[in-house]
Amino acid sequence: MLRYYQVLLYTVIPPIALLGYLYSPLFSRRDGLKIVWLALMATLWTTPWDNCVSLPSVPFPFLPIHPQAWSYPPHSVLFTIYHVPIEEHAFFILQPILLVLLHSILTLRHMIPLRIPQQVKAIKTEEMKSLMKSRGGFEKVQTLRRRPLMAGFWIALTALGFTILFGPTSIQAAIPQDIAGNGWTLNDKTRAFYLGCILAWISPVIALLTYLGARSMDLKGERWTYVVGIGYLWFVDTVGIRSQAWQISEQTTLGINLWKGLPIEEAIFFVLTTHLILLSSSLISHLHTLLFLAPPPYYSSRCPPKNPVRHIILLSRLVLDPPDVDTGVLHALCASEETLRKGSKSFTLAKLGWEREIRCGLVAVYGWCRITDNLIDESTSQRESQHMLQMMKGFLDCAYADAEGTQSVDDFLSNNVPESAFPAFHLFSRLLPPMIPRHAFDDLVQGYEMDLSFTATNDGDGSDIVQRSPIKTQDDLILYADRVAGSVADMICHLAWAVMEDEYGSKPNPGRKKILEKAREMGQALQLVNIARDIRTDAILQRLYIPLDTFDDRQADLDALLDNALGSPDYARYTLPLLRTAKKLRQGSADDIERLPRTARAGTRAMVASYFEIGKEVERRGGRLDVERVKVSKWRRIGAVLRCFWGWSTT
Ligand SMILES: CC(C)=CCC/C(C)=C/C=C/C(C)=C/C=C/C(C)=C/C=C/C=C(C)/C=C/C=C(C)/C=C/C=C(\C)CCC=C(C)C
Repeated sequence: MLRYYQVLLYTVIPPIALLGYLYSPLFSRRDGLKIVWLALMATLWTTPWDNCVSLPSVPFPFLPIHPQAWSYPPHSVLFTIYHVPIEEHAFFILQPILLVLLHSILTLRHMIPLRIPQQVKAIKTEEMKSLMKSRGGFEKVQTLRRRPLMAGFWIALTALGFTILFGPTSIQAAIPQDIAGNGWTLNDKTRAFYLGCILAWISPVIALLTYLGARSMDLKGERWTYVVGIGYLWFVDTVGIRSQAWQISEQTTLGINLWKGLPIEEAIFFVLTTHLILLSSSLISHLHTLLFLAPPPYYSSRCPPKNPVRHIILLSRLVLDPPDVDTGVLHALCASEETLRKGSKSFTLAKLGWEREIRCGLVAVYGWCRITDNLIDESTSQRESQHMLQMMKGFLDCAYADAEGTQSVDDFLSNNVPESAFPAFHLFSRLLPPMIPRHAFDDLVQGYEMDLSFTATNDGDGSDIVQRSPIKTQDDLILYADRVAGSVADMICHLAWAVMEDEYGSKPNPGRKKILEKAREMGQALQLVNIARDIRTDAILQRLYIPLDTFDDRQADLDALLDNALGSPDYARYTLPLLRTAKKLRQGSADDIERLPRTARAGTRAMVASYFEIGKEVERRGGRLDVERVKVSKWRRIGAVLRCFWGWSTT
């Protein structure tokens, strides 16, 4: 025999603690609100009902019958509030916590927590630009469509519940008799009492949520949440009943058991409560995504209010009048995520460590950085590269222009941006300017400019690389690394603040200045690792990022590196000092990751760790570089990410 609190202590608290720990790096204000709201709703909605169904032999209000659906042996409970044990009140709250955590973890990999509408899927990425030109923009789509038919189904179940409770005996007589072969007849009105109570109690709330457009089975992870969540709650209930922590009345149940200790009503009860909680959880996630993708005119920030009451009011307004989403933005977001999945292993792995809304912004940032880098790399002449640089600057002018800007960003996109780069530029223009200040992107473009100096008059003999190279000193190297990678770290910080902290827009903040400095140093460190790994391949392209003034015998070093196809220079002389500097920069800034908003820390730590594995691998090989570019296995990256995810290790 177990007492009620022991059942909770042994079966419900441990999985909550485990899931809570696993999800802790990503647990944000948005999740907190979900739990508070659901715990409140569960208590308000369930307490009166629970008191009624467990009333001991007091006439059931308004009912000709006074059955008791379940009861508690006197030894089992600590104390009751009216008729409901305190442990049961705790259970109302623990069940939503358990399910919300499970839902959050199992749907973590879905960056957009909603079903992508057909109109968005129908767009072809390579035709986005012509589509926008021909239609003068992308159509808007409502992702939170009302579902009156499905709501009607739940209203019908509500009606069935009330009919079972209050209806004429003839309706009950229509149900086949002796279903379970155990001798009861449904003419005995009380046998369906518990089932009727469940349907009448929970179906109206499900009807409301369904009408509002909530859906909770569209994502693969959601379907798993049902299987695992319901299965586990059935197990808890079986433990409770078999150990006599609570008892189900035989007079008020149909007598059908799924297995010993799990009456069919109990099974249905946990299926329906799970469904209700998952509908609410996915609806609230959907609303947060809408706030990020299409903030309504009355609330321009992407960051929900810190005050929970204002947060709830905002979500209520959103659910009553959900904003339409630009189909182009949604499509470009999906396309960018897919491109990055194929192109960047570190990012793909690490992005799971950022809260969902930060992740959407990061996909937009990374997508733009990658595509602009490709535009420069794939240019066939110096002129074309310069043209691309001017195009990027022009784009930034338009995207960040105030109301009096000379050219609209849409005109610019239609007339100047190449077809292949259009989705990333379009996404940028719609999402990033209000969140990330322009200077970080300007820095990146200046980094590209530095890169272009290498190819200014590239005749391949190395003779003029000394004049062309923008990296003559260690300071030049750090400046370059800062522009191409420190700038990205800067963007990530601003994004995290915009999504998590800047409810009223960002204001000058001296504390942030220090964090930005350190973040940029971390970006520089990552770039140095990159440079060390790619010395060989870059030299083939006549690019040399090692400061010229660090060479002992400059001509001999240049010959050795640039002519690497002929021999195998001693790369360790160049890679190891770079990696040492990278490590020093990392050590100096790793602690400052902990000063970012909480839900941006794990992803940042994970990305750094995954990237630094490359540096460790070069070190492990004694600094040597082979013809094959140094690669790190997926499992090794995963190991590094896992060590950093919960902050067990920062290096
Ligand atoms: C098992 C049985 C039955 C018997 C034996 C004894 C026992 C163990 C008992 C137990 C019990 C329990 C656990 C219970 C539970 C319950 C629950 C969980 C309930 C729940 C409920 C919930 C609800 C009502 C919810 C609702 C929700 C809503 C309404 C939502 C909405 C939303 C929206 C509108 C959106 C927006 C947002 C905001 C505003 C925030």
